[in-house]
Amino acid sequence: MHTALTQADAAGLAARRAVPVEPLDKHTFRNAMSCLGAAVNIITTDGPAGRAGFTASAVCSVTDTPPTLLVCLNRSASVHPVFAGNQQLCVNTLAAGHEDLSNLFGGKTPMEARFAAADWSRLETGSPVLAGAVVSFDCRITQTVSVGTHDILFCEVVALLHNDAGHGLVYFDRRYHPLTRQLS
Ligand SMILES: NC(=O)c1ccc[n+]([C@@H]2O[C@H](COP(=O)([O-])OP(=O)(O)OC[C@H]3O[C@@H](n4cnc5c(N)ncnc54)[C@H](O)[C@@H]3O)[C@@H](O)[C@H]2O)c1
Ligand SMILES: Cc1cc2c(cc1C)N(C[C@H](O)[C@H](O)[C@H](O)COP(=O)(O)O)c1[nH]c(=O)[nH]c(=O)c1N2
Repeated sequence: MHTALTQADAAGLAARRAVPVEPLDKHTFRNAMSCLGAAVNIITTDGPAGRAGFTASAVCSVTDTPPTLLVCLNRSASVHPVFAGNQQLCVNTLAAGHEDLSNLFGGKTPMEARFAAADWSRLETGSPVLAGAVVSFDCRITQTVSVGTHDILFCEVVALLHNDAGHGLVYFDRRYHPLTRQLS
């Protein structure tokens, strides 16, 4: 049912919109962002610039034509020059049970130790594909846009690997939460 706004309601809304919004400090922003549950992914690359991987929750679908997703990567991360050099990557969406691996790729651990903790294969680009990931998107980076501290990597998907058996994993309220898949 639609309710018509009275003139007084409309005036009240306009008045509320007119209240100036204080600039948010990053602590307040991060606290608010901690309420947005998100899938956790290990983003990997391999190529002329070397092999690297990091944990990312800032990943989302952009368009299905051409199939494109985006990944936000902090330019101050040690892995940044490797991704910029290779221009290809694999988004490995983590399953329940991958919590320790996520922390390993999200910390200051040397790259060899990160990759030694799991099994990997390859698809088209040669970027490492994580065994047991819920899904892996093998991609070429088609565009990079810098916003603030991060680069937004637009990635066109060239190959996929599904794992229909794995349960999911989300990061919410600064903790990992398993997601149960209904298995038939
Ligand atoms: N987008 C990101 O770069 C991002 C996302 C999640 C976590 N992290 C990093 O992981 C560590 C632990 O994070 P946490 O979630 O436990 O606590 P936190 O308080 O650092 O972050 C809370 C939320 O804020 C957002 N966020 C954090 N750092 C950000 C950044 N530099 N730029 C944009 N958004 C950011 C994310 O959504 C995160 O879940 C921190 O070092 C954090 O910087 C980075
Ligand atoms: C759950 C979770 C989620 C994210 C991260 C961490 C964790 C634990 N990190 C941080 C990122 O993984 C970390 O900075 C990298 O490992 C790079 O670190 P090095 O500079 O290589 O040690 C991260 N960084 C980033 O640039 N974009 C992102 O979306 C995320 N998301």
